[in-house]
Amino acid sequence: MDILILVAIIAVVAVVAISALSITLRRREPAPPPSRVEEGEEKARERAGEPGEPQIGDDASVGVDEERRTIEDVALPPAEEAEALAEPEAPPIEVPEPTAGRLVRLRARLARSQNTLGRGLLTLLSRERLDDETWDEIEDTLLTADVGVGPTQELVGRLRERVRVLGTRTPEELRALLREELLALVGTDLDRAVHTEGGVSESGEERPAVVLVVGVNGTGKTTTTGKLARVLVADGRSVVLGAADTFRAAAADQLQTWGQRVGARTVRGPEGGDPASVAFDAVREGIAEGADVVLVDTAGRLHTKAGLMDELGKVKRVVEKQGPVNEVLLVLDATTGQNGLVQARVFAEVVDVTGIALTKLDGTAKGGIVVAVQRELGVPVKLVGLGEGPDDLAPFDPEAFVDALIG
Ligand SMILES: Nc1nc2c(ncn2[C@@H]2O[C@H](COP(=O)(O)OP(=O)(O)OP(=O)(O)O)[C@@H](O)[C@H]2O)c(=O)[nH]1
Repeated sequence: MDILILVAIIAVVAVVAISALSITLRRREPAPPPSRVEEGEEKARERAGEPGEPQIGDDASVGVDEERRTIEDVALPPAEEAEALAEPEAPPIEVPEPTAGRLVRLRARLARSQNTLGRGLLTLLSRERLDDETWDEIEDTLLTADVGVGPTQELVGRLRERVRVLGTRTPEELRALLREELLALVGTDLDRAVHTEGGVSESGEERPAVVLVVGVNGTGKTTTTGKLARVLVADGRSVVLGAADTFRAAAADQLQTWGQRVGARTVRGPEGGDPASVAFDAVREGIAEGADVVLVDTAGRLHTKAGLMDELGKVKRVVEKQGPVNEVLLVLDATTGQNGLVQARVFAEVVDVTGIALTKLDGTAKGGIVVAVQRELGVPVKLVGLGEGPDDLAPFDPEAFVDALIG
């Protein structure tokens, strides 16, 4: 019996010891991760405003017991304001280079491409004996540079005569002689100003000057219109551009980009639309804005002369309903040589060309085209393009041009 009581006591003590040990061990074990349900309960408590652990994205400046705003509570800006905010920033307006002395600045570029003409002539003239063969070579050099047959014969005739009369001929004398004769051929007394002075209408309203830019596509017409806008803006004039070349949508985009760069508005119409109506709208816009000059870029498809005549004639007539056209600038590509002269003739028959813008003179040794085209049309070269840069358009200056020719 005593033994039984002893065994029972030992058993009770063992049970108590084991359960005490297991409680101690359980206390040391880490707490199991909360179940999804428990997590949800925690967030619900937070949303209900109960204090909890700080969360990512919480605003430290907002007290935990302050009322939280939901997306519905946040007032959105009005639609126009939101649109304005979303609009990309307008590109900064550029300040074009001043036009004064541009041809002098670009002289090196012109001289580089015209070397063959000037150097060739001077080398030939400096020969020991100026015989018929040498004079023929001088003639060939001038013809190769696109001076044209008539002006070449004139120049050679005069040079021959003066060299004969002069007798002695030092390199300086020959250079001066050639310069004088080339200058006479290019012409120093022609009106080379691009007419951009507006006027006053019969009703006493100020009206802008209107310049039509015409020429075959690819000659640099749009580029020249854009560059001319920069020249005018550089001189403190306000400009409206008319993208009447509706034949090619990219031409209007191109013109608009030129305009945006100097803060000039571009009036454009639908692709394939009526060029005359765009030109009319551009002039109307120019009058309304009180602009100084409206430059109208036209299309120059040469499918048929009659078609071109219809289109350009209509553009001019329609524009003239609001006032005179002050200048019709024909853009010619100097690198196309005689082909350019044929184009020039066609355009001159269609509209009264009043000035020529000769482009790409930087890329050709055929500067003689200046002489040929003036002779052909009886119209002065007023502007020359000397590169693809935005300010590579210069007012034509005969002296700087001839100096560049003979180096
Ligand atoms: N090197 C050089 N390139 C020029 C000059 N003028 C224009 N160009 C380039 O000639 C190309 C044709 O110019 P555009 O102005 O597009 O010719 P476009 O006559 O208006 O032709 P469309 O837009 O098709 O009507 C462009 O790559 C111009 O950068 C210049 O004086 N020198």
